[in-house]
Amino acid sequence: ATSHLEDDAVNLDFERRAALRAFTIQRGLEEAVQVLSVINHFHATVGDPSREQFRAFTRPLLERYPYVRAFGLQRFVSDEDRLVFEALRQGAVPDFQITAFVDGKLQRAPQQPSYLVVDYVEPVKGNEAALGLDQTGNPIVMKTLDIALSTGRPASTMPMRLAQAGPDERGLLVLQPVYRGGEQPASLEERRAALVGDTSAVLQATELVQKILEGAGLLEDREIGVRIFVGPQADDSNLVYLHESAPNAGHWLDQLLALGSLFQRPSNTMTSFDIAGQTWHMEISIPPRSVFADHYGSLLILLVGVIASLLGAAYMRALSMRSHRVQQLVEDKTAELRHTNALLSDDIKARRLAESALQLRHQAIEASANAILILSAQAPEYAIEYVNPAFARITGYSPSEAVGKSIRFLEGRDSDLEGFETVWIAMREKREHNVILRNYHKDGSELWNDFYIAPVKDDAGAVTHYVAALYDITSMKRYEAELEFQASRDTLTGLINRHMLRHHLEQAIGAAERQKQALWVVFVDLDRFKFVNDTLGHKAGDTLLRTVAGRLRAAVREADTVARLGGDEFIMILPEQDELTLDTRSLQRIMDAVAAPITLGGHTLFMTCSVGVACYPADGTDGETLIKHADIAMYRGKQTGRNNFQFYTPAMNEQALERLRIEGDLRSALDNGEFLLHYQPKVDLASGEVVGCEALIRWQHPQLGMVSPARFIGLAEETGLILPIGAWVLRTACTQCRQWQLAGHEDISVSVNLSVGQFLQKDLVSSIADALEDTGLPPASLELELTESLMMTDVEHAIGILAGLKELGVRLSIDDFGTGYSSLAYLKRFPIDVLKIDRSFVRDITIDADDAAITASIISLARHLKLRVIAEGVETDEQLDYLRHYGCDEIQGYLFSPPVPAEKFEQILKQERVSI
Ligand SMILES: Nc1nc2c(ncn2[C@@H]2O[C@@H]3COP(=O)(O)O[C@H]4[C@@H](O)[C@H](n5cnc6c(=O)[nH]c(N)nc65)O[C@@H]4COP(=O)(O)O[C@H]3[C@H]2O)c(=O)[nH]1
Repeated sequence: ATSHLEDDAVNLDFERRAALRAFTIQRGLEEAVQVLSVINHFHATVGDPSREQFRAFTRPLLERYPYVRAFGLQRFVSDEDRLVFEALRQGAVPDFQITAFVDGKLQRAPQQPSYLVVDYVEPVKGNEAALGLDQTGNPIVMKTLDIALSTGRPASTMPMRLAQAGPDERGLLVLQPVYRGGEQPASLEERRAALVGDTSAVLQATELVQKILEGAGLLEDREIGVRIFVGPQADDSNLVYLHESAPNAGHWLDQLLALGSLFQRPSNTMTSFDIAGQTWHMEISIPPRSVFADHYGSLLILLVGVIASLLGAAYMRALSMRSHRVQQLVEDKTAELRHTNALLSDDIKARRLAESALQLRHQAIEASANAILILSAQAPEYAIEYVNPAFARITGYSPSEAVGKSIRFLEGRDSDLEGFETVWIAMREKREHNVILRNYHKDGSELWNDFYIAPVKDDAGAVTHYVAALYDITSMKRYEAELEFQASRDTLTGLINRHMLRHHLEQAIGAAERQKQALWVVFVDLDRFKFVNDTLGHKAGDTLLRTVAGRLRAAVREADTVARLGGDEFIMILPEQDELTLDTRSLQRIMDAVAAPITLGGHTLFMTCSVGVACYPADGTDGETLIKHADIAMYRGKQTGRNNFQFYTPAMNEQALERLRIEGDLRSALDNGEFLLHYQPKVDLASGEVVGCEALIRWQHPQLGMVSPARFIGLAEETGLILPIGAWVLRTACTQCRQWQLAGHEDISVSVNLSVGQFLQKDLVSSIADALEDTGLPPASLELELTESLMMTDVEHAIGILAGLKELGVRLSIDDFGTGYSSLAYLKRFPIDVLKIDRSFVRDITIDADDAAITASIISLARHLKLRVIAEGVETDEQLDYLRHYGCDEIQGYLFSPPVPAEKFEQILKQERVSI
């Protein structure tokens, strides 16, 4: 603001000085023009004054206005008047002639219609050259005159070279027309008509301005420069005045800083004005001034301001730096605090996590289903410090009862002390350990547990505690024991099984060996058990086995072992005891126990058993051998009529071996064609004729000779070989019988035994049908003998099969009738044709009233059921008589003929009648 004020003041000063000069010059020029007007007016008033008058009038004016070089009077002179005119004027001016200024030289004006001639000029001195000068050749003058004529006012020429001046001088001519009669006409035409000449003022422009300024005392101010141009433009060709300003020295500071130029202010001004129709341009200038010259105040303020600002800035900076430092400090502290806070919060979090983890672990321990104990490593006897709730639940002891005590308080009378000792050793050696212990519940019951113990160390690695986990495995142990029991027991009878028998036997043999005592292995096999099983069903069979098992167990001493091998086979181990030597009475006791009547499903059974005995060490020193030999002895017993006991002898072994060999040979006997059939005749008692025969198999063994079916049929059934053998028998018998029929014995029939295996085979009916068809034997000529027990196994099934066979047209008979448990109700339902009284009844009919009664009953029953009845095994005439007496239809037996080869039988057939 100060600078602006200063600028304004400087500008104002400059403008004032410029305006003063412009005004002064303008006024001076106007005065000059006015003077011309005065002269022009004088001319009009006087009416063409004389040269003297003109001189007298202009002299004081020239003195007063020294910048006017000359006043003149120019008049038009026609060419006609030229000479007169020149002559007249030569009166006053001897050499006067009308001249022209051409190329800077005066010369006599060439002839032309009229001339504008400078008639008077004052002062003459110095302007002589102008006298007589014709201006019509000067277009500037003529043009200016025309302007003056047009405007009716004085008009100025542009600066031009004057005839009376040097070549470098330039002057202005101000013209004012002079009219005839003196008065200025109103219109231009009138003015042109009345124009006779003009008055003029010759102005030396440079001088004029110089003098005007000098007069006003304005040239003393050398600082101001003035340039004046006359003409339409302010260019150098029109320059009429030049006043240079004195150059400024420049402030030292400007020079130093070279800043002055930057602070230059406006230094010139151009003013234009009209003087006598000519434009004057006046340029007032002032040289560039130091900014410092005019701006001390503002510079001072600036300086002070800058210093103050710098100081202020420095202060602010100091403040700001301080505040920045403080802020930095605060930020550092805050960050530090934050970090500390974060650490703290991490710490707190970690602590909380640790606490909650600890809490969780504590809760987990508390909630654990297994007992967990913490024992002190320092306290005597490793006293308990903590037990979880599961401990109380599992052991029955509350925490208060347990804490402070040694874990030994869980031990009982027969705890596994060795196991406990291992725990103690592990704790002494500061290591973990796992053992299964048998402890005791508070209520005295067994507490089996899987016990884990591990040392707990402090930060320094020293063992301070032990943590123990006690898993209750009592129920598992019980289950194991049960499983063990079950695994070792026969599920049906509860006796130990075959697997455990071996174990017991090994132990018994070991004990016997140690004590040098004897040992019996007794093999018990029930007689006809299969029959009971087949006829009364498996349930009844099971009950029978359980009953027998209980009786066997009861029949021997506590120390003896009774095991079931499977089926109806039992093994008993009877070790010799100090006070009691082994004797056969114990065997009899066993047999008697089995023989006691058994009531089963309404039936009273009289079971017997076959017993075989092998002695340790005589018959074997290992369990397997002893059992095998006892089995052989038992088998021998069975062969010798059942219901007896047999001690093993090496000879039995031979027989058993033979049996094994038979079994091997049996497999190839059929292929080798070693079988053959014998036929035993059946005689009709009424007619005394042979009506048929029973086909009985024989085995012609290459080494053993003729082997009885009693020795291999059972074996064939066991091995399944009975099926191909049976099929062979059937076909051979049918073929043979058909041959006899074709040979003339049309009525002869043949009966064939059917084994259980054959009876149960699915295609039995079709295979028999095929055999009949293939051999051509009429079905009615074939009789199938089935055992009673075979049919009673599954009655409904049997009835179905029998019906199928019956449809073929074959005859059916029940063999061995009376030995089993046939129910009369079933008998009625069976589609049978013949009952065959078993040999055992026939044998004793003459000596055993019971057998005789049974036989008589069977005959009566058959009659009642409209069945034929045949008695087998008839050996004596008494037997024959008895049978005949009671009405038996047919007989078969040695009395008439044993089974004989086919050829022999054919011979018998040829006999007309039999002698019975
Ligand atoms: N003591 C005595 N015995 C007499 C008398 N008359 C006949 N025998 C014998 O009594 C048995 C009658 O046959 P079984 O009771 O069906 O008993 C037969 C039968 O069950 C079976 N058997 C024989 N051949 C076959 C067969 O081809 N198939 C089947 N499945 N079993 C057969 O073998 C058993 C024994 O047959 P074998 O040794 O031939 O014995 C025959 C026969 O030789 C006599 O007056 N007194």
